[in-house]
Amino acid sequence: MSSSAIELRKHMRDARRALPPDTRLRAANGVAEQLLQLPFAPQRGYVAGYWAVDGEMPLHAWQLQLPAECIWCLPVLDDASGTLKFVPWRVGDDTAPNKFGIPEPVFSASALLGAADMAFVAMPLTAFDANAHRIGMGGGWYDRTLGALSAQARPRSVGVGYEIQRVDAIEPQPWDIRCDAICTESRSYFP
Ligand SMILES: Nc1nc2c(c(=O)[nH]1)N(C=O)[C@@H](CNc1ccc(C(=O)N[C@@H](CCC(=O)O)C(=O)O)cc1)CN2
Ligand SMILES: Nc1ncnc2c1ncn2[C@@H]1O[C@H](COP(=O)(O)OP(=O)(O)OP(=O)(O)O)[C@@H](O)[C@H]1O
Repeated sequence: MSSSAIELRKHMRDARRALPPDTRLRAANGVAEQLLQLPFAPQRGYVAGYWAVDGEMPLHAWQLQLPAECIWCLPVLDDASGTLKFVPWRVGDDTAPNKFGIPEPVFSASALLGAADMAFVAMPLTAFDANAHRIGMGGGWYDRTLGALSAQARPRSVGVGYEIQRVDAIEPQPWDIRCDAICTESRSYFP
């Protein structure tokens, strides 16, 4: 990854962390509306969110407004494969921090789901562009996870962030999986 991408990540992480709480809460409501209005908004099945940390866009407003037939899941790191697995999680269920300090559901092996089981995956981002290119934290977790599936087996994947995280252009990398959309507090972007 080029030094400019590293700088961009750092800059955007600082910027989103600096947002005041009221802005963050209003944005969470706005992004929920955008996600619910997507032409391919999930109606049923497993929906993968994330536990917002480090100033990431919170998903609680969306989670609460999803159709009752949707089952909320959170990502868990599978170090053996270098990919994400997913586990259903309800408010009040136990969590434990992963190696990055991000809360994950406490699960038994039988609860583990793969990306192909998901109907929809919401991915945090550090920066994006209007053509729906996204960069994340730099671990490549979402790219490896979705890249392991054929295009037909892949769930809908949507990047989620704040308008302030938009840049003019992101140079797509060969391994990048194009998002089906990027949603912010005020609009949605499509490839
Ligand atoms: N909320 C959330 N959950 C997520 C992700 C994410 O970006 N956000 N991920 C998206 O891929 C996966 C975890 N991937 C990650 C990749 C890199 C870093 C990272 O560089 N963190 C540090 C270093 C922390 C440490 O090593 O102790 C950092 O903040 O600089 C964190 C998570 C799965 N779950
Ligand atoms: N499909 C893949 N196969 C093998 N390696 C991959 C794949 N996707 C990503 N990687 C590796 O992961 C590294 C990080 O990728 P990248 O910088 O695109 O991450 P990111 O999109 O910012 O992070 P994330 O997906 O975790 O949010 C790359 O340098 C690459 O080596």
